[in-house]
Amino acid sequence: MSSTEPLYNVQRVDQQIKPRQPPARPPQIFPLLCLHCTIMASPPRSPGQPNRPCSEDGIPVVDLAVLVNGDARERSQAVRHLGRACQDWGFFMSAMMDACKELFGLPPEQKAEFMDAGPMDPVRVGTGFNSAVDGARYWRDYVKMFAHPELHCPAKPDGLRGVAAEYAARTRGLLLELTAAISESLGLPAGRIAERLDLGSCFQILVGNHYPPCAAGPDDDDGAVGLPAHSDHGLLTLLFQNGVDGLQVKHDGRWLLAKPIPGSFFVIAGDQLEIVSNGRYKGVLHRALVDRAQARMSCVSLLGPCLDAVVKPVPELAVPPLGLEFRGVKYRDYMEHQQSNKLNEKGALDLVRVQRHILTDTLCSS
Ligand SMILES: O=C(O)CCC(=O)C(=O)O
Ligand SMILES: [Fe+2]
Repeated sequence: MSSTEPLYNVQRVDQQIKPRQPPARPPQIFPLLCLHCTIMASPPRSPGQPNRPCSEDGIPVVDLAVLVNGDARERSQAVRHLGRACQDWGFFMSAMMDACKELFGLPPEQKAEFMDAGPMDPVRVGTGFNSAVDGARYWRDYVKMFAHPELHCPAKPDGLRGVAAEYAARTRGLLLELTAAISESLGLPAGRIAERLDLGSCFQILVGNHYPPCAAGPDDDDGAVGLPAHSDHGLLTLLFQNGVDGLQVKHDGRWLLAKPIPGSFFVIAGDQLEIVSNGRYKGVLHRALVDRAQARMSCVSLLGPCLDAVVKPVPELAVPPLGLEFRGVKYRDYMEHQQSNKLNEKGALDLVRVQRHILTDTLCSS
């Protein structure tokens, strides 16, 4: 199979369905928290103290609180700092995407050992979401690599391991900084979420996604979808795209386009953030559409709790009359459940919601 003919199990969808019609209205740009790469949460500052653009070691610092709550002048200053901060990340982002692209173009025999892997195997190459349960329904090739505590990676292409190691380390640092900032934004000490989820032994996974062009898309009846609506199983996800539209986010009941911005990451809140924040922050429902003419690619770096951590809401956030919104669940069990079943929006999270009382012995431990 050549690089222009990647492996995917839905090749025939475009021959079965009508050509795609132009969308009825122009897509909306979704103002999701979109962070240029080297965003760092600054240490807490006292009122009146100016926003500091650099930490002592020279790493550019952007105060999330200013981005979210600052006045127009403060926000535009923070955005300028973000722009400066992102410069050398661009290199690692495109190197990561290029390495994934090369992997998708390898002959099947060089990927065969990873193609029968199960959801909890450390390296997995496949099509759709989980072709064992979803059939040939989704127009997507993917590679998933467990990246922390240990990096697992196919031996080919040659450069992949080095790029993935660097990329994983950098994005992990950023994700941990974001977690500290989010903890503070909840009124908690910066380290509270990390402590609760044992992030000293955090889990991290890298995913490369490739969506070949498809003649018929979601605007058609039965059109192809890259990845259906879901929230991510982890705590936080960083995602960047190759410039082809396709990522959509559900907001106020409507699907909004998360327009790719060169050199930028989208930050997507995952299910474990919803649990640990006791529902204050919601796991974001998102999906990937395909393009009729161009191949779309995305690279994902997902941070999760320690696999053996039992994730429960931080008690300080479970105040009456609300109380606890979620039962405790071991992250490993949650992830395995979500990855082994058909993607069903936020169905996995619903299983651990206290109100629903749909609890399984295997999934929940209080
Ligand atoms: O390709 C995209 O934009 C979305 C990918 C995604 O949601 C995922 O890998 O979990
Ligand atoms: Fe996702």
